[in-house]
Formats: sequence, C-alpha cells, structure tokens
Amino acid sequence: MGDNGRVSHWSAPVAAAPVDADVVVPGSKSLTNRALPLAALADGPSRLTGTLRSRDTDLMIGALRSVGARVEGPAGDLHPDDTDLTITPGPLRGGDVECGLAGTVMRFVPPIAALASGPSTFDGDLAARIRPQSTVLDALRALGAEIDGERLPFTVSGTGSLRGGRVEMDASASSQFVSGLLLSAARFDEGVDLVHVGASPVPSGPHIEMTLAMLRESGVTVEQPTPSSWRVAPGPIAAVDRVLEPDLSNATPFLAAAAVTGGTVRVPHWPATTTQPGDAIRDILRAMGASVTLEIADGADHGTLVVVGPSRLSAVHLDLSAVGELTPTVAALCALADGPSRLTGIAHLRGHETDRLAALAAELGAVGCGVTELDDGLEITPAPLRGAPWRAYADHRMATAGAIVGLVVPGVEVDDIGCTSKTLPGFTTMWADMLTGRG
Ligand SMILES: O=C(O)C1=C[C@@H](OP(=O)(O)O)[C@@H](O)[C@H](O)C1
Ligand SMILES: C=C(OP(=O)(O)O)C(=O)O
Repeated sequence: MGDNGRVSHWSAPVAAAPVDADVVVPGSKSLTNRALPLAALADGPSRLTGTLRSRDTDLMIGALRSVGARVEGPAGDLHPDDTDLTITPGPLRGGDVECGLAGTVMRFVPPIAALASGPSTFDGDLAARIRPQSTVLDALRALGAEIDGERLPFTVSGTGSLRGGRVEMDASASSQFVSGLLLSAARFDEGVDLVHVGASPVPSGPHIEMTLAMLRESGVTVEQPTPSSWRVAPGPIAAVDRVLEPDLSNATPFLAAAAVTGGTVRVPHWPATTTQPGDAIRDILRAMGASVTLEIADGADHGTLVVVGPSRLSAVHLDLSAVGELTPTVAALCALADGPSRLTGIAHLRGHETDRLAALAAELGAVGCGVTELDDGLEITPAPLRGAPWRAYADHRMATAGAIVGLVVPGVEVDDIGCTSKTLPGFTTMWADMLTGRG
C-alpha cells in the first residue's frame, strides 16, 4: 500500500526509442530530513531553499511542528508545493509523531522528544513496526531517557533535558541510529560519546559523513576518534540557511533509463562534491559500460551530469555497503547486463522499507531473471525477461526498479506506484516526461 492507504496500479511504459531527456530532480530526502531537525533545535530561525516535499519530509515537518517548531512557507502558512521554508524553533514540548515508513523520522525524532518537556507518542505504518528501532531507544535510555516500548508504537517521556554522555550501541542494522543521536547530541547536558560495538561495521558511511558535515556547518563540535566512535560536545546548534542539493539517489532511476535504452539523460545541478551516496552511481554506471560526464564550469560548485548508455551493459561485482540505498536501481541494471553480477555488503537492506533482498529476488525472479539471495547480498544472472506483475511492497525504490525493467520488458505491471511519494511524489509525470523528451 502507498501512503494514506492509496494503492495505484501502473503499467510501466516501454521506451519506444532510446531516451533523450533533461531531468530536474527535487531536493534530497536525507539532506532535508537532517536540515529540518537541526533547524528545529537551533538557536534561531533558519531558511531552507530547495527542500524536498514528499511523504517522508512532510512527516518530518509534522513531527517537528508537533513537538513545538514553527515551519512556514514564503506566504506564512505551509502549502504542499512550498520548497522555501522558514523554521522557527520553539520550546520543545511533547507531541504525537507519525512516522509513516520513514526511517529518518523513526530514528532522528526520538532524541528530540527526549529533550521535550512532556510525553511524545510515536507510531507509523504497519511495515514500519518491523523496522529495526530498539537500538536508538536503548541508547537513549542509557543516556537518561524514559521510554516505553521497543519498536513502533512507543512513548518517549521527555523531561525537558537529557543527561547524555557515553553510550555503546550496535549500529550494524542502520547508520540512522548513529545519525539520529548525533543530530541532537549537542543539546544533551553532556553531549554524547558514542561507540559502535557491532560485529559488522556501520553501513552507509556517506550518510554519517553527511550528518557530521551538517553538524559542523551548524557550529557543533563533533569528532570521530576512531572509525566507529563519535563525540559531540554540548553547546548551541547555530541556525543556518541552507540550499539543499537535488536527491542524487532519486536521480538514479532516470540515469538508469539512459543506461538500459542506450539513450542520454542529463541531470542539472549535480553537485561537484557531496556527501550524498547517490554520487556513487557515476562510478557504477561507468563500470557497467555507460559514458558518464559531469559537465561543470571551472570553479562552479555544480554542473550537469550526462549519462549515455552503452549498447550492452556489463555485469559487475560490487560491495554496496556504503551506498545500500542504490541497490534496487543497480539490481535492475544487473538484470539487464551481459552476465552474472554480485552485489554484496547489504545484509542490512532486510530492515529497509521492506526486506529488499527478498523483494528484489522475488520480483526480478518473476520477470524471468535468475536471482540468488546471499547472506549479505544478491547474485543476479540475466536471462530473457518477460512481463509480469511487479510488487512494490510499499517501497519507493522497489517501484522505481520495476519502472527501469519495464522500459525494455513489455508488460511489467507495478502494483503500487503511489508509494514513490515517499520521496518523489512527481515520479510518474517525470518518467512520462523523460520518455517524451519533455523532461
Ligand atoms: O540517514 C539517512 O538519510 C539514510 C541512511 C541510510 O540508512 P541505512 O543505514 O539504514 O541503510 C539510507 O539507506 C537511507 O535511505 C537514508
Ligand atoms: C532506506 C530508505 O529509507 P529510510 O530513510 O526510510 O530508511 C531509502 O530511502 O532507501
């Protein structure tokens, strides 16, 4: 099911010709859902430009309003299309937090609620109730918070402050446990001294780098004494006006469209340097045989990424642990490559919006591809593909993976394209525009 119980069936369009399109991608989910809580905890009002408006980011806005922040568009009230926002912090009070299926809301907001003066209740989609959650709640308890529950639904009984200090956690299931604590930690009495103690490293390293970089922009002192420990000093979080980059992970299905049709897709405003994991798609597409160029003026901080697809995609062996978010796009590409591919380092995808390893194995299998689920990834053996129903499991990236396959395989029927609203509400229009060259 998509958001609000809405399910929308979609026959994935086949590309009648190689795509040739410019695709403007809205703001980054991960940047937006860090900028918003940092602004709500800051020492004054902040302005965000290029904010993503989608289910996940609107849930973050709702959560922060519920615990006391003011979030306004240019005209004062907030309209669904407003992307230039002003966030004014207020005294933190308890509220009702709806998390939907957003990992960032589930993991980033409880530490804020622990700082509020009053209880906050958290709930979300049924699928969110089985996503890993207790790590961040246990860490908050160890830092002095009172919390009732282990997973959604749960209640954080804020008392107006949190002691903070040293805490150990096993964050091998999600980098968001680390990011969530670090984002609020400057407001804990003693800051935080956080150590990851799991058997496997924390996944999604670029997302932690993103957290550290944004904290530093906000004037917070944060150190990383070892690869798996972080220290945030107590102190104010400065209000910062930010211009948010486009969501590079959301750009990947469109770039993949160029790759699988032998066409060309150009994405403007591609940052010259970024902490977004989606930037890794450049190397991945190159390894698969595409031509990838970042056209950028001397000294400019962004340019246009141009991807031109090859006549046949090459198979790849990739460790995606740092960029697991890209797996559904990459798996769809691998299903159309010239030989077997292996994607590893992504056991933690079993706790994403759905168990993405099982979901990709099932849906790629249903269209005729050979897929073996590994302990920590997928082995994908291409075969002639045929149309079939494609289940999205309420997962935006499963839905877009179906769209990629459907470009070259007639009859791919995605059961719930509406779930793309999690991070890209305009997906079907953007996809249609790309196919008609109007993108
Ligand atoms: O902090 C973030 O914004 C994210 C971190 C990653 O989570 P995991 O470390 O759980 O994979 C990523 O997959 C998710 O889409 C967004
Ligand atoms: C894993 C993802 O989302 P979330 O932020 O809900 O964890 C994702 O967008 O790929």
